[in-house]
Amino acid sequence: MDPQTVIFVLALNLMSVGTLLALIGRRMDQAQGMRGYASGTIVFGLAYLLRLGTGHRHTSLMSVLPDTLMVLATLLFVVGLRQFVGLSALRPRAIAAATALYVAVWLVAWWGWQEPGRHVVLNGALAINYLLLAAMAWRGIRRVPGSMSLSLAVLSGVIGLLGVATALRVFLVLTGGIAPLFSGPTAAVYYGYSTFVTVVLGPNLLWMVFLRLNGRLAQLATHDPLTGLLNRHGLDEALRRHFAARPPAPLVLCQFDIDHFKRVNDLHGHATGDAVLRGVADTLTAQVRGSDFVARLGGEEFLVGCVGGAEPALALAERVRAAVARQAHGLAQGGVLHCTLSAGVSPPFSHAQHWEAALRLADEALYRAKSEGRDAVRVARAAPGWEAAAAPSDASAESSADVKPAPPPPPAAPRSAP
Ligand SMILES: Nc1nc2c(ncn2[C@@H]2O[C@H](COP(=O)(O)OP(=O)(O)OP(=O)(O)O)[C@@H](O)[C@H]2O)c(=O)[nH]1
Repeated sequence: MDPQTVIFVLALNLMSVGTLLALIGRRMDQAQGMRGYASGTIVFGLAYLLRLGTGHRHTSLMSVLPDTLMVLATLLFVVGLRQFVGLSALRPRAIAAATALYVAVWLVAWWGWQEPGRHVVLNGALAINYLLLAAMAWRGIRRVPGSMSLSLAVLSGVIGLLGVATALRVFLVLTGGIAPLFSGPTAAVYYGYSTFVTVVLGPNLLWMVFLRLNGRLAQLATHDPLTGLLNRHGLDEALRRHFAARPPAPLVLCQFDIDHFKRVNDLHGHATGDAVLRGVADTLTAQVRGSDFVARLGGEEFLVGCVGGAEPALALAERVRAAVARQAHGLAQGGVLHCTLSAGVSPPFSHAQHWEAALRLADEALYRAKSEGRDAVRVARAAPGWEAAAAPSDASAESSADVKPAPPPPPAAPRSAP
C-alpha cells in the first residue's frame, strides 16, 4: 500500500473511533472527558485528510492547517485525559491561546526557514504534548481503579515513546536537514511506529471507557445514590465477601434509625431531610473503621457491619449516637437543626446464615431504644445458643422479631435553632 492510502485509511479509522467516542460521550456526564477524546480523535483524522490535500512533504502556507489541527488534537487529548483521571479541567481559553501561539511560531518559522522550520516547530510541539500526555497518564494510574491501571500504563508507555521519537526528529532536522525525516531506516521506523500508535490507541481508549462505564454501573447497583453508602445489594456483597474469609472474624450488626425523621421532612421540607440523611451518613462513615461496612437500608435506617466483638461494636454505636446528637445541620433559610438517632446492637455471629437472625435481634434492640426514650443504644437480648437455633427460615428467629413492642408516642421533636 502506498503512503497516501495508509494515511487515508488511518484518517478514516480515527474519524470512526472519534464518532463512536462522541456517541458514547453523549450518554456520559461531561466530567468523563469524553468530549476531549472524541474531538481530539476526529480532529486528528481531519488533520490526516488535510495532509493528503496540502502535500505531506512540501511546505506551503496551507500546511499550517493540518499541522495546527494535529497540535490542537493532542491538546484536546490532554483535556480529555485530565478529566478522565479526575484532574482539574483545562480552560478553553488556555487551549485557544496555546493554539494561536503555535500558529504564530509556525508562521515565523516558515517565513524564515521554510520546510526545516515547519518540521522543527511541528515535531517540537507534538513531542511536548505527547510527553505531557504520557506523564499525565502515568500520574493518573494512582487516581483510577486498579482495573484501569494497565490501560493507562499502556497509553503512557506508547505515547511516551512516540514523544521521544518525535523529539528525535527535531534533532534530525537540526543536524541533517529534512531528508532523514522521509527516507532511510529512521523514517521507516518512525512511520511504522506512529501507524501502530494510531491503530492501537483507539481500542485502548474504548476499553478504558468501557471499564469506566462498567465501574459506574457496578457502583449504581451496589450503592445508594443519595448517601453513597452501600444499598441492600451492596450489603449482601459485603457480607458475602466477609464470610468468604476462612475463618471469618465475628461480625456485629449495629442498626441505626434517625429519631422523628418524618418531622424533619414535615417541618423543613424533603430537601432538608435529604441533607440530614447525607450528613448522618458522613458521620457514620467517619466513625467506622476500614474493615467495617456501612449501608443505608432505606428511609432513615442505616446498618453498620462491625468486624470484631460485642464491646467495640457497642462503643462504635455509642460514638455514632453521640456524634449525631452533636451534629448541626445547616438550614437553607438560616439556623441549624439537631437530630438524634437510636441504635440496636446484635450479638456477635460468625456464620453467613445467621445474619438475618442477627438483623432481627438488632432491630428488636433498636425498637427498645426507641420505646425507652430514643437517642439511646440498646444491645440485643439473645438467648445463649441463639446461633444454633437460628437459620434463614427458622421459626424461633421469626418469633424474636414478632415480639417488638409498639413504639410509644414520640417525645421531643428534632430541635431546630435559629
Ligand atoms: N427526605 C427524605 N425522606 C425520606 C427518605 N426515605 C424515607 N423518608 C421519610 O422518612 C420518614 C420516616 O418516618 P417514620 O418511619 O414515621 O419514622 P420517624 O418519623 O423517624 O419516627 P421514629 O423512627 O419512630 O423515631 C418518612 O416521612 C419518609 O417519607 C428519603 O430518601 N429522603
